[in-house]
Amino acid sequence: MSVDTHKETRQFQTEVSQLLHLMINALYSNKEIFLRELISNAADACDKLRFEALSDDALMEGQGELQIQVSFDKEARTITVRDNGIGMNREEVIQNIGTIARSGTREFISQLTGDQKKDAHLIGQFGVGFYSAFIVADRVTLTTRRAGMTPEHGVRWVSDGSGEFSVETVEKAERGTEVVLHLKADEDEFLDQWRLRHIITRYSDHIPLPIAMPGTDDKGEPNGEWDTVNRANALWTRPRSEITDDEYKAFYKHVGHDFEDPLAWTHNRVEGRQEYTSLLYIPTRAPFDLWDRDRRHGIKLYVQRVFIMDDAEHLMPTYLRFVRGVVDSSDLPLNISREILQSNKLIDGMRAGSVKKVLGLLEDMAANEPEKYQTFWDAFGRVMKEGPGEDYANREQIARLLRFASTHTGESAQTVSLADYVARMKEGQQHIYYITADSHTAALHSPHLEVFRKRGIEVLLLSDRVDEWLVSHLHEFDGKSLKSVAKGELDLGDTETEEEKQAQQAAEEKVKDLLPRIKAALEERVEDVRFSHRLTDSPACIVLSEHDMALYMQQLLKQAGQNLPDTRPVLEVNPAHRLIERMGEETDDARFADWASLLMDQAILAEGGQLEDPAGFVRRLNALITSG
Ligand SMILES: Nc1ncnc2c1ncn2[C@@H]1O[C@H](COP(=O)(O)OP(=O)(O)OP(=O)(O)O)[C@@H](O)[C@H]1O
Repeated sequence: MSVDTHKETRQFQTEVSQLLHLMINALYSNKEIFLRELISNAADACDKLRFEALSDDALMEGQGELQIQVSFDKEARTITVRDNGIGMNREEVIQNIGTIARSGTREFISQLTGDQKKDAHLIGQFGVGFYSAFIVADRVTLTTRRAGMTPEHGVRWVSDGSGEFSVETVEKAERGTEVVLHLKADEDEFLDQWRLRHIITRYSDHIPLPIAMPGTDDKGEPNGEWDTVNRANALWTRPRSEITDDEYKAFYKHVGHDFEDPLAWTHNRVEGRQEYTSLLYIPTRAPFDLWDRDRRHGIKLYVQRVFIMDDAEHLMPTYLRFVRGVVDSSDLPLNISREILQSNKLIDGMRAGSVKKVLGLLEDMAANEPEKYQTFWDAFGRVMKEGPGEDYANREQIARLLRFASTHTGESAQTVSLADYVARMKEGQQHIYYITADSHTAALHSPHLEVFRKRGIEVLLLSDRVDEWLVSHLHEFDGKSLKSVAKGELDLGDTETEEEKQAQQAAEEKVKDLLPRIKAALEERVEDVRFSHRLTDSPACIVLSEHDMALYMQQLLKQAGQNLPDTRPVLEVNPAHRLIERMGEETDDARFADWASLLMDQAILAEGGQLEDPAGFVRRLNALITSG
């Protein structure tokens, strides 16, 4: 078979060029991480080979010992990282190195500012990977051959990182990948045995494969052998007591493709009916693509220390998709496929166990390190809110972990737990009250809260998109039902005093003829018009029935093209309000109809809804203002 050896020069995808430029700038003060990133890729490549070789032994090409080698050449001013892992063919090189396929990349780049500090954080979230080589190198040569292909199918990729790369087909005797960094003029510090060793032990000690450097004799001369520099055993197989925090953190950066330290971790060996080890991490920050449904999940599955797959989504439910780490099973067969994973009792058991561990870790953090928990909640709270809907079995435990904004603080920060709320409930109060709105301000200023303010009853302010979904699945906590203040009849339990009841009755008596008139004027726009017990300052508000979706959500779904049945709300009016009293005095039917329309429209606006006839609203408003 003839081999296409031609050399071609290609442009980097625009995003790669931009990212490279900004990354080199942002990470300059932390440049030694390039080695960690290249070793991390080499280790992944070896893992993949070991897995593929399970079903095709020939891929090992008779050379089974997987190893990563790091060497340098003072004269040529190069550093070389070599692995005998899976390697890449020509197409894969072009696909993987030179393009960034992850969706959301463009948006991500637009957030980068050019400010070193800020960008370093952001780029950390993105995962710097192979391109970090260009922090210290002005030319990178990658030569690779995919396991199982013949030597003439090697590929060489060369780039100076400025916008172009070349690819050609070359001869490569050994399978795997060799990356040669031609160092920039002022990076000679890395051409040093001890410096490189130090970086490897600092960042890559936990890599479960040997990372070797050329050995030296007593005089420091090369002795032709390779010395293993790292511990080279899988971190998660070691007893907890023997692992330092720094080791845990370093390992996280490898499995989590993250740049920052994790927030917390839990490491467990499970024995008994099922045997497995899990090491699970909570990141400190949300990755840039947390909301991308197709994004990679973070759990790597191993079977008896052999890597089986990345992105084992069956091991973690979607609402915990931010968790990173490894699960290593002793019971699963090595030849497990994705299909088997989908309906496997062992997998289900490991998943249930891992979820418990993560929830337990979060519960401990919430109890003992509330500030840290707040950091977690601010990053991942909105994802956790998917929990009660997705994970019925654990919904009570998840409910304890939820945090909300509330009228107790009035702030938008979500700091109030349901337990805090229950502890502050008024005497006679039977429900946990909440309001949903499309922004915190809209929730905080909703007319529905007026009576609650007056009575000093706390209301949870829910303004995340996911909140409507959350409350449709979470109906109670600690024996108290959750109740929207904007839906259904108002039930304030026994918190209304006799005096208040009498005052309300008196006000209603004064304008009692008004209800049928307003209802007639609004015709089919309303289900009913009734007097309100909720309002003190506003003249009217919209009340939906228990099962209706909030107006702003209805709007959102309609905009997204969904066909929703028209719901007719109830209009509640405040009998004690001056505007209502004035309406009672209005004798002109046309003007009364305008008043009624205005009342309805402003109630819809206050609810975050949109008017069907905004111009009509403005016209009527102006007419009434100018009529004195
Ligand atoms: N030594 C290697 N052997 C085989 N394939 C490699 C090697 N290095 C990189 N690759 C391929 O190139 C891809 C891109 O690598 P890169 O380091 O940029 O990103 P990544 O490892 O996928 O993720 P991250 O950016 O989070 O590190 C890898 O996913 C892998 O497919």
